[in-house]
Formats: sequence, C-alpha cells, structure tokens
Amino acid sequence: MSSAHKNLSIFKTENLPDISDKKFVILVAEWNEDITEPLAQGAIDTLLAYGAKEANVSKIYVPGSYELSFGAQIYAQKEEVAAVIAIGCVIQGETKHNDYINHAVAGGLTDVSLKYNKPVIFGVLTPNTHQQALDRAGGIHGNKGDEAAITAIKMLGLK
Ligand SMILES: Nc1c(NC[C@H](O)[C@H](O)[C@H](O)CO)[nH]c(=O)[nH]c1=O
Ligand SMILES: CC(=O)[C@@H](O)COP(=O)(O)O
Repeated sequence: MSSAHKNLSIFKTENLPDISDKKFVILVAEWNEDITEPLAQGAIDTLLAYGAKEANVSKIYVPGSYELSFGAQIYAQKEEVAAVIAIGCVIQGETKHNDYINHAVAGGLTDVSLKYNKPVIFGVLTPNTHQQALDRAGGIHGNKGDEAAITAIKMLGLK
C-alpha cells in the first residue's frame, strides 16, 4: 500500500506504553530542511501528545541523511536513550546518488537498532520529487514524522 492510499498521520493507538520517563533523540538531516523541519516537528508533537516529557526529547542535527546512521550510533549507545528517530529527505536527482544514500541509511539504521537493542526508526522520505516530499511532510498524505514517532512508542511497548 503506498502512502497515496494511507494517511501517515492516522494510526492505531490502543495499548501504547507509558513513555513519561523515556528519553528520545530526534536526529534531523539538514538537507531539504523545508521538509525535515516539519517532519521533526511532527515527530516531537506526536511524542508529547502520547506522554513524553519535553525535557526528554532531544533534537540533534546531522549534515545529511547519509550521516543519520553514525548519528544514531552515537546516541543509541547511550543507556539513557530509549529510542532514536532518524529524520531525513533524500530527493531523487539526476544521478544514482539518492539510491546509494537511501540503501546505506536504511541498512545502517537497522544495524544500529539491532546492535544496541533499541528502536532506531527510519523516518526518511525517499521521494522522486519535491512535491511528493511536501505531500508526506504535513501535506495530503500526512506527516512521516508522526508515523515515525508512534512507531518508536509502539516498539518500546514491544520490549
Ligand atoms: N542529496 C541529498 C543528500 N545528500 C548529502 C548526503 O546525505 C551526505 O550528507 C553527503 O553525501 C556527505 O556524506 N542528503 C539528504 O539528506 N538529502 C538529499 O536529497
Ligand atoms: C540525493 C542527492 O544527493 C541528490 O540531491 C544529488 O543530486 P544529483 O543526483 O543530481 O547529483
């Protein structure tokens, strides 16, 4: 099912865990900041809406989405961090550069999550166009940041 048929900001919220004492790190790629900022804000707003304390939600910038994996490793290894949410937007250009970034980040974030046994959420948009990104950063298809945050909460409940 593509995002075109699923609003990223509509999800089931039954049986969510108490996250009032959980610390979250939101890693935000600076590239395409007109997209990543609303994604990050959506993630923060969702965490707060479901019980996280503002003082327990940290927003950390990295240069680009490729750096999200190393940024995740830095923070995921901290015992006090419950989950890391990686926010980015990699827009297809004229070359295959976006493919290399996307595959590297998806694999890198997964590796970090498994290595440190905690949720590291892939909140990275990989659109073909800027409009597709806008549509998924608070537009007609909702906000991928909302989805990433609720995913982090649900995965903490799984643990
Ligand atoms: N083109 C995009 C990039 N490119 C930069 C890379 O992420 C990385 O910072 C660089 O290759 C140096 O390691 N990053 C994005 O997040 N989005 C893009 O569209
Ligand atoms: C994903 C990117 O790095 C991209 O913006 C670069 O564009 P191009 O493939 O045209 O060099």
